[in-house]
Amino acid sequence: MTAPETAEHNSPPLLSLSDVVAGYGAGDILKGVSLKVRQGQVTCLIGPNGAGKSTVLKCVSGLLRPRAGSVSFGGKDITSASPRATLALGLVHVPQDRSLFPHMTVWDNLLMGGYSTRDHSVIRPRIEEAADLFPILGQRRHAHAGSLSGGEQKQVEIARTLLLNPRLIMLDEPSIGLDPKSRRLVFDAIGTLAASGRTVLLVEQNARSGLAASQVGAVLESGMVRLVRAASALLADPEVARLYLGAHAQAIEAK
Ligand SMILES: Nc1ncnc2c1ncn2[C@@H]1O[C@H](COP(=O)(O)OP(=O)(O)OP(=O)(O)O)[C@@H](O)[C@H]1O
Repeated sequence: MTAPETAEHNSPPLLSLSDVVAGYGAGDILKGVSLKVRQGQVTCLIGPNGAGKSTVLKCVSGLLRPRAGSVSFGGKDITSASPRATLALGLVHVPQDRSLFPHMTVWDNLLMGGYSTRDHSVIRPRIEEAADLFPILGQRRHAHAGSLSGGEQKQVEIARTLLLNPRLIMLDEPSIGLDPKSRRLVFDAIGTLAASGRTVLLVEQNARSGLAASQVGAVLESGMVRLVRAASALLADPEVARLYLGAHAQAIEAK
């Protein structure tokens, strides 16, 4: 497993990182990350704690500027683009921390998702699409977001991205800190996005569940993407299981 292996796909990548180097202080966290995310697929980035998975997402959304290398999205160079510019291109980043307004209702939180959209005529069909795909929006419409379980809140956060009609949804560890029931809600929501043809870049510590919800898996280690393969192939690979999906991880996920 020394050289990166590449999953074979015909479609051109929607997102492409080439030799991205990035960090926060003196040292580099990403030491030449290359990764392609294809249209209509869920790609899951796994790797040990502190490998830099969240840092990859920050480099894509413009929260952190790469020191070297390039990022392109839909054929456009976004290496130095601001978060506002990447958002305008349809790139939505759902951070690890909860981002709903807890004292607002679920429905008002949903509407906030369309706040930056200038053309108001497109909002209604997007609300209808989100409510069709995520029944929780209707069922808990009047509830304060803060009264929902962690998994339900993540579902609303994920559903809310649809108000921006995103071309790429990046989810940073959406299942972190959640109980098994809530985790299932989160992976159901990712399944819903996948079934509706959305393109997702998912970062997950629950590697088995993340890969099971994805078509493509990528392993980030020591600042580089070491392996890219069909997610099912990664799940079936005994060496990958030993290194990245070990008994410890399995025990945590089974809880
Ligand atoms: N804002 C920051 N300032 C300084 N160092 C940071 C900052 N954010 C992250 N780091 C460091 O960069 C490294 C990579 O962090 P990152 O969050 O990208 O890893 P990760 O693979 O997502 O880890 P985890 O799975 O634990 O969330 C870590 O050592 C972390 O402490």
